[in-house]
Order: sequence, then C-alpha cells, then structure tokens
Amino acid sequence: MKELQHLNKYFFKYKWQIIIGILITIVSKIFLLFTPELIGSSIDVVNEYLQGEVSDIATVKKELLINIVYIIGAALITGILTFFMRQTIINVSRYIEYDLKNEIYKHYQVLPLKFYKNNRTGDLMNRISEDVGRVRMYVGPAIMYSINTITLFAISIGFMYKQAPLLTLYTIIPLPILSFIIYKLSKEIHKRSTIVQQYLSHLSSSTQESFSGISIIKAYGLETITSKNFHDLSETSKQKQLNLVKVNAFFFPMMILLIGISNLIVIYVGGLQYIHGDISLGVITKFIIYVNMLTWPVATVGWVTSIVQQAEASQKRINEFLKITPEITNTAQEPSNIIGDIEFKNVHYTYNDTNIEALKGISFKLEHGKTLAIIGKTGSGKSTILDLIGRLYDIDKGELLIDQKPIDKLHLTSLRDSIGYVPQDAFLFSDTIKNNIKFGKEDATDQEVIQAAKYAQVHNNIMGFSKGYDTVLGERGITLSGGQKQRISIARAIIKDPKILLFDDSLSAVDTETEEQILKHLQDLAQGKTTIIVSHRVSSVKNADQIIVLDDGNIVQSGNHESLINTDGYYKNLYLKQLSETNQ
Ligand SMILES: Nc1ncnc2c1ncn2[C@@H]1O[C@H](COP(=O)(O)OP(=O)(O)OP(=O)(O)O)[C@@H](O)[C@H]1O
Repeated sequence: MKELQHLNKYFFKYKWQIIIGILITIVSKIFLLFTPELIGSSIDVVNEYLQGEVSDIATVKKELLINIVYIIGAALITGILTFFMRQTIINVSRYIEYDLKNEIYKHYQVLPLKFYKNNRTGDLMNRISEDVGRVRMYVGPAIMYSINTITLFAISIGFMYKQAPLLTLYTIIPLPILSFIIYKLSKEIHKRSTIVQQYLSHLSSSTQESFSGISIIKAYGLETITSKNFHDLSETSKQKQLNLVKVNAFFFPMMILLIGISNLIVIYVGGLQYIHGDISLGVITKFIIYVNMLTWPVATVGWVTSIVQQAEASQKRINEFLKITPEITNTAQEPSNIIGDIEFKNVHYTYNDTNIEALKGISFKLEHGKTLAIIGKTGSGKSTILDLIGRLYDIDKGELLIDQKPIDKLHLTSLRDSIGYVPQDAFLFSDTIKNNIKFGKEDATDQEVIQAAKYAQVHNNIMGFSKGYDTVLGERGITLSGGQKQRISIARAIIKDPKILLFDDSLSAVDTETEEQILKHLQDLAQGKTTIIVSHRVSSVKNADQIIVLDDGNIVQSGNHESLINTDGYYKNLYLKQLSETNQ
C-alpha cells in the first residue's frame, strides 16, 4: 500500500464527499436489513395462525399489510440511498482520476526530450490511461464495496447471532472459502486479461502501421505477407481470449455452488433446530435471505483484494515517472527580456544515451539582428547547436551566452517564447491549417495568419484547397506535400514574431525558386531578429552575414559566402558541385 499513499492528498481534497458517501452507505445497508427481519416476522405470524396460536385472521392480515408497506418503504429508501452512495463515492473516484491524469500530463510536459527517447510512446499513454483507470478502481469501487461489505457483515452477523448463534456459525463457514476462491479467480482473470490487452494493442498497432504504410506495402507487393501476419496475430489473440473466457466461466458457477451450500446448511442445521423447538420458521427464512444477501459482498472481498493489488502495481508505474525530476529547470524568478545576442564559447555536448560527442568545442559569436548559416555533412552537429539554443539540452562544457548571460540563468519560458523554431521534420497537428499556424501565436488574427502564410509562400497553395485555411490536416483530413508542410511550419514560426529564428534544414523540400522567394521575405522579416539557418544547400546560406562549416562536431571553416568560395575546402567544393547541378 506504500505506493498508493500518493493518493492520500486526493482523499484529503475530497474528504467531505467521501465521509458523506460512507455515512450514506452505512445507512442504506441498515435499511436493506429491514427486509429479512420483516419477512421473517411475517412468516412467523402466518405460522402462528396455522398452528392455531392466533385465531383472528384480521389481525394477521393487518400485520402482513403493515410489513409489506414497511418492506416497500425500506426498499425505496435503500434504492435512493444507493443512488446517492454511487453519486458521492464513484464521483470522487472520477474526480481523482481526472486530477491524477492532469498531474501526470503536467509532469510529462516538463520532462526532458531524453525521457521521451528512453520511453516508448505506448508506455507513456498506458500509464496515463490504463494505469490511472486501475487506480480509479481502487479509489472508487474498491472503497465503496469494502464499506458495503463491512457494514452489511457487521450488522447482519450481529442480528443473526442474537437470534441463533450456532446456526450463524455454521452459515458463515463457506463464506471465507468463497472469498478466497474469488480472490484466486480474480488474480487469474487479471493475469489473462493483461495478456489479452497486450495482444490487442499489438494487433491494433501492427494494423495501424500497415494502414499507414499501405503505399509501401502495395508498391512492394507485400499484401499477402501482411495479411498472413495479421491472421497469425489475430489467431494468437483469439486463443488468449478463449483462455480468459474459460476462467471467467468459472466465476458464476462457483458463486452459485457456494451460495447453494450455505443455503443447504441453513435448511439442514436450521431444520434440526426448528424440530428441537430452538428456533422459529421465520428465523430459517431470515437466514436464507441473509445468506443470499451476504454472498455477493463477501465475494467482493476477494475481488477487492485483487483490485487493490492491481492498483498498487499501476500506481508504482505512475510514481516511477512522477519521481523523475526534470533536468532542465527554470532558475530565474523574473521574466527575461531577450535581445538575441548569441555566443558559444568552446561548447561541448555529448548525448549520454549514445555517448556520441556531437559538439567538440564550438565557438562563435552572433550579434542580435544578424544571420548565421550553418552548413556541413549529415551528423556533423548542426541540429544539436539549435537544440542547445532552445535549451532542449544543457551544455556539458564551455559557455553558451544569450545576451552575454549564461543560458541557464535566463527565464526558461521567456527564452523559449523568444525563439521561433522550424524543425527538420515539420510536425503538423490533425487540425485546421489556420490553427496549425496560430499555434505560434494563439491570439493571432486571420489577417496575421494570412500574412505569415504569404511570407512563407504557402498562401496560394492553401487557397487552392476548397476549404482554404479551414482545411483539416492529418489523419482526419488531407495530406500535404513535404514542401507545403515545411512552409506552414515556417509560417508558424514567423507569426510568433520572435527575437530569434532558427531554421533547421527547413527548406530542403522546397524548390529553389520558392526558396529564393522565402529567403527574400525572410531578409525583410528578419530585420532586428537573430537568425540561424541550417542547410545543406549553398543557395539557402549564401546571403548570411556569417557562415560556419561543421564537420564531426568541429567548426572547420567560417566566413561569408564571398570569402568561402575563394578558399579551398568543403564550402567551395559544395558550391561548385551545386552550381554544376543547376547548370545541367
Ligand atoms: N537525441 C539524440 N540522442 C543521441 N544521439 C544523437 C541525438 N541527436 C543526434 N545525435 C547524434 O549526434 C550527432 C550530431 O547530430 P545532429 O542531429 O546534430 O547532426 P546534423 O548535422 O544536424 O545532421 P543532419 O544534417 O543529418 O540533420 C550525430 O552523430 C547523431 O547521431
């Protein structure tokens, strides 16, 4: 139960609803127990009349009528209270589920990129949905059924013992056995249903993958193989389902068997006591009703135990993530006003999961309003430089200064708010084009959205869609070309009007003519903004104030376009190669 202590703060938060829920549960059980008592006394009245102990039929009828009215009244009150019991305790479990999901989601947001690299998305999703769902079962149903069982058991055993102590002892003998069997069955059901769940998610992710990659499957003629894979996987999944159904099928027969045994004991032992004149017929009737009433709550003891164990395991998985402290934190109290001077002084950075030293002592200085271009072979460390400026990672050695201050002393939100970043793989959400652009500035007007799209040379494409800016993208909507995606991603960065603009090979899928136009607009837009353009193309970088050439984490050349094309080296070779390609 150690892991579940995490939930105590939520129990405290909703203490009044829980206390009221518990009180309602107790009162509803008291009313429920009126029924066996009233039925028992009705049977006794009828029996006394049959035995000739009472001769006035009118009195018997009156008493029976009163009992019936009481039974209906008690049932009505129990029903109403049961409704409110669920409305309090089950509602609290939903509130806590909601709070816990929000807590986990908020925590996910502050965890570093490394966390996302080390953990699979499916696992993150599972902990926030499946695991929280299991914890909710503990918070709601488990607590509600436990109170139910304790109350019902305490009151009814008290009633029963007062009327027939020996019969009570005999009657409750099968109940712990029932509880134990249900516990074992629940555990087995849980084990098998977890396997079924794993296969189902396996089946759905593999199906989803084959639908997403349908063009590759068709192009390579892999339909038969993928169909066979699907068939094999669904066959195993079916077998696992059947295994689960087999254990499930034991559940109710087991309960019926044990209830039957308890009833037989009541009839046999109670019958003997009745013959000896120790108890009345009404007591036997009451006991039969009590036994049937107690069976389900007692069975839930086993079920609840298994729920608590599952919740404990799930909360442990949740706590594992909640305990991770974000490495990159904000240390500044006040927001920082970023101007955009950037300086790298002998910066080193190693990705500790792969041990790759991506930057091996990088130094450059970029004044605000200027443009730096970074060019170099693939894997030379270009994107890493941009990631360090956005503080997605913290440097290992050296100094990274923004406005002459160490980057980790700046207000983190101010820093990120002042950056417009266009990543290598443009990611667009399954939403409208307008909202995808407005992601950069939530309160942007339609005019601003259109202007940004015009600067990014994508406005005409968007107007070509029948729904224009309201066109939905992604799974629910249309698929854009690589170049269109890149340009929408550029519009998203432009609309933010940031102090620092970072373009990570963001024009690679755009033809040179469009690239030319975008760069021309950028020159106007980038007035006063610090811009860094990472590219493999000389055409993208030639107008930059400063160009650096990276190779294996080192700066091997630097200067401007003019000076670099006149110096032997990587830049000049690339320039000549790309020049001859355009002339061909
Ligand atoms: N998240 C990461 N975890 C571990 N290693 C990484 C990570 N990102 C990059 N690397 C490694 O660091 C080195 C530099 O990568 P980086 O992405 O900065 O290069 P790049 O010059 O931008 O390459 P490209 O032009 O292909 O985008 C590469 O060897 C790469 O494999």
